[in-house]
Amino acid sequence: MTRITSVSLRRVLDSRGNPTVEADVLTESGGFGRGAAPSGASTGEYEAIELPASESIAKAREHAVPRLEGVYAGDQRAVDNALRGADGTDDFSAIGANSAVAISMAAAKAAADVLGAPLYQHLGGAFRGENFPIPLGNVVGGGEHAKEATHIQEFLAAPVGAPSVSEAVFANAAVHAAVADVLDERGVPAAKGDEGAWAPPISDAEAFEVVDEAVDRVEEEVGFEIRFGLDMAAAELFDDDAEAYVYGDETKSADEQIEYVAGLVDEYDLAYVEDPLDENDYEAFAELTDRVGDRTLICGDDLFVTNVERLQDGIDAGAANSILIKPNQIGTLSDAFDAVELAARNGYETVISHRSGETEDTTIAHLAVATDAGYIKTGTVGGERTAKLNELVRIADDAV
Ligand SMILES: C=C(OP(=O)(O)O)C(=O)O
Ligand SMILES: [Mg+2]
Repeated sequence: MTRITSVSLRRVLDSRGNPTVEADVLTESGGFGRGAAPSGASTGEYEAIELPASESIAKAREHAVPRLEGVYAGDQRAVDNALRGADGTDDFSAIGANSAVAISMAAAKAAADVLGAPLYQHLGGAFRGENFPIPLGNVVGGGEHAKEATHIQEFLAAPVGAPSVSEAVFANAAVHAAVADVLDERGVPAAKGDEGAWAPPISDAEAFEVVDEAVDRVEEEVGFEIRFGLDMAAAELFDDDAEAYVYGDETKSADEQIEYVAGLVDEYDLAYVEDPLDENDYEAFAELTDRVGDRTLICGDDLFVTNVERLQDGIDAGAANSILIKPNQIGTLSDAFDAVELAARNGYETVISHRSGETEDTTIAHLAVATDAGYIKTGTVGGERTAKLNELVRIADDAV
């Protein structure tokens, strides 16, 4: 029933206005699925390779599509093995991880369509759909997502005490609005960055004050605990030649960076710190995790790139206590699932994530529910971000 009869690929716009790959998968009984690849800006050195959309589409049409016809969409591993076989490299550099992930997600949706089940249930089983991830909402940002703003890439609201996913989603939107008020009161103008977060021209120190104040105001209003966290995207701050983290005119050694982050965790009671250190420094990650991992999540994004081998190295070293899962970093849903399972077996929390360049695709909302992830990072406002947040609200309302 779920045998694939056709795979079509096209170029569509992503949220930055760049071309990305969209895939449609059809099955012999009329099942239909559509998936679109997101795209990063602060990409990790060890991510699977994204090719220019046109090139990726041409290569996938030539090498992958013929292999996929006849494969059962309901057998996700068979689909993803066919993609790996068609590519023949470790990093999808032959057909592009963008076509691979778009097809992998489209096939899953086509299978769910045939089965008449929501995607999260097809991927996660009959008992999923009761637990929901806490959404991490980007409210202030800079780094590679907005020039002339903060050095730290993302300040993330974390509504850890929300009684429901819907209340959590609305709390993050309220923090985003409260940040605008606080900035306005301080006379700071702010545009938005790639993910819809405010991108004010202020120091990191002032951004901490602004977010702290905005979170306090909303916490008082909603009556449940809201904390906040960071994506420091420190690999982007790290200068290999200087062997130091560069914050404008200031630099910090690895030891100073560890000290700085540990201090921030305590001062602001941070719930979450992603990529606080360079992607090649497992040792420093381990040291920081040892110091503050009992009271906050230290998450590896560029460090692990959703890759089981890199995650295993991290587990062996005691580096981080959580992993960011971005399916396009590794190329297929099966690979992303493997990373989630390895993390879960070793007590690492999982955080399913969007990219800074996104589309209306909602797969990651389903993936988070299907894998029982503790957190999802998918922005706060903006259509490509609310697409995922609203899908979570619909899943909770049994309306998908
Ligand atoms: C979402 C992120 O940004 P990008 O997609 O640019 O890697 C991130 O670094 O976590
Ligand atoms: Mg990151």
